[in-house]
Amino acid sequence: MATPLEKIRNFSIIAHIDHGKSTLADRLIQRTGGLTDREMSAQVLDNMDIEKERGITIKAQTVRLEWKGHVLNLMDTPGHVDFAYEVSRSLAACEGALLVVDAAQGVEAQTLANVYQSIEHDHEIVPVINKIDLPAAEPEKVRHEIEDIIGLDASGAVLASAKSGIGIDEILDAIVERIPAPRGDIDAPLKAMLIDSWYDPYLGVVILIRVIDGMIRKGQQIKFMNAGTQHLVDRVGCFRPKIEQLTELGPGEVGFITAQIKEVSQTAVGDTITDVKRPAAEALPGFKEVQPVVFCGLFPVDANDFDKLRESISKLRLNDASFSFEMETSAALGFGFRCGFLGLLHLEIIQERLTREYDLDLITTAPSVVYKIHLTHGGGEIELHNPADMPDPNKIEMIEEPWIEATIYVPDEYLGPILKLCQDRRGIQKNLTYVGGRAQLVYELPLNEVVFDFYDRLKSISRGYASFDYHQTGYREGDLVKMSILVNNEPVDALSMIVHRAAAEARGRHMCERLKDLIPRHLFKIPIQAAIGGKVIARETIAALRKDVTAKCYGGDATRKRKLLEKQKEGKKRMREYGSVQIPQEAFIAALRMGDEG
Ligand SMILES: Nc1nc2c(ncn2[C@@H]2O[C@H](COP(=O)(O)OP(=O)(O)OP(=O)(O)O)[C@@H](O)[C@H]2O)c(=O)[nH]1
Repeated sequence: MATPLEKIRNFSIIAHIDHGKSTLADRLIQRTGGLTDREMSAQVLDNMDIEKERGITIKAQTVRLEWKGHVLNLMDTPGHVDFAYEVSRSLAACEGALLVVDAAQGVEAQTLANVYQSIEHDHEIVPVINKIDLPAAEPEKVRHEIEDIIGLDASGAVLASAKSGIGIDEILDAIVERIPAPRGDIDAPLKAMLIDSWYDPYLGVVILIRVIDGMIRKGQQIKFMNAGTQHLVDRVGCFRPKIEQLTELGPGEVGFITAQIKEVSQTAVGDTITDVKRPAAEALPGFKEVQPVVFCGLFPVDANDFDKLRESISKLRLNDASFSFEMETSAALGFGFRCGFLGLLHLEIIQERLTREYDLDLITTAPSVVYKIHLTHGGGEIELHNPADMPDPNKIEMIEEPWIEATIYVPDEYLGPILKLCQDRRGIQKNLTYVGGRAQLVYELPLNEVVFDFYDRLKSISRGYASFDYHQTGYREGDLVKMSILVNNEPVDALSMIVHRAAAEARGRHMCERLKDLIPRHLFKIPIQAAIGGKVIARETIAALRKDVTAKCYGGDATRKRKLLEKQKEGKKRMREYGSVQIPQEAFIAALRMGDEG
């Protein structure tokens, strides 16, 4: 039996990272009887190891709670800018949201971005001021911040401590009383939104849906309107958070289906599911295909691990359709894969999972964004994902690069260095406003200046206080060049990168200096150069290790000494000719990290 509309409440929790979203979610589950104390001991919603360790939520999950005769569907949303589209779909499946703000930290940029999204979805927002147990908590100040900065009435904000269990019943009551019931037509053709999907080894691909109109049942023939594919529903159910099978889901309900689907790539978030025999007239609005924005090469340190890497990447991809990969070969690194990610955090997560879960030693090449290259003589436009594939400069008419609009939120005292950072990264200031001792900065920045280490720099400059959120705004022409790094006169393609001409020299110098420290001395002299085309823009030399062969000659026989030295010189020459430089693996990663620049 489907739940009557007026008994359903669908809500999400919006919060800045670390403000307590997962803790609160667990507490709500515990209070409504979903789990025993023992089961509670592990945080339930963040179910991947890495999520737990980093304390961030990656995949959206949903839990059905029962409270005073109502069914409350809690949608957990990812907490990082890289996963903004998933957040937007989860929000589209709700009528309201809990806005969790840390009573000691106050409102942060991420909170703002998500709140505005939530407001755009016409959500009823219930502010929750969390962590009131902390000695540094200032609930009244935070209440004013919510009103001043976000413009929400916070007089009814619930004061809570997810950790100590304060305010939990009030939050549940507020959800029932203040968040509206969903609307929908049970007699209309089926229309359901695909919110999320993941691969389960026993069930196959599990699809999380929100039914808008009509009913979905086991045995029903369904169609994905954007993908154009058809499937047979073989299970319908919900999570409490343990899996529970149901016979059907009706309008306003949130739950899962399985339909013997093998790969998540067939189930795009935001797609509309309808009935094959009686289809809906049109798909739901807002569907967007997510595209990777950051690319890099992943190579096994040990060439024998290539097959293992291929297998592991394929397995990860089963569960994450937003990441892409194709084979790549590099003169320096051998066989590997060119991979695409939603952002740097996404890249780090995949890299870490490969290292940890699959026990692989990897080399990551310089992350790159996607450039649009316009070729001369009507050669058309190509998309460049890999600096190694850059066409000859005289075949290039112009290059366009992606730009973003970033919102940075920072306490006053760190504003100066942050303005400088943005300026150094070719940023264009759009807005600067002050609210209660904090600055809200809006900057336009080229994405390629952000992907390296912008976020890390921002955090270190502001001692962790700055927060950052961005979205892509489009492509603009840029004076960009490919900078190659030559070690012992051989280009190391894994280290080549596309940079703005004005920044090339500084970056090249920095890279050479770093490599000089990172590459151990050899028996011969090693030049390290940064070059644009044939022009060297920076150079360092690693001095040769001089094995003192004459030390063995005790006597003062000068001729013998000279002979030996000459022999040694010859040996060196041969080495320079045949031998190649051993670059330690750490050097690749360390050289790419621009961290302690400037
Ligand atoms: N003192 C105190 N600490 C809390 C409270 N709620 C959460 N915390 C702690 O704050 C930290 C972050 O909490 P999480 O629930 O993981 O934060 P989150 O918002 O889910 O973080 P993301 O998953 O990254 O979005 C954890 O160390 C929690 O134990 C609270 O009410 N009081």
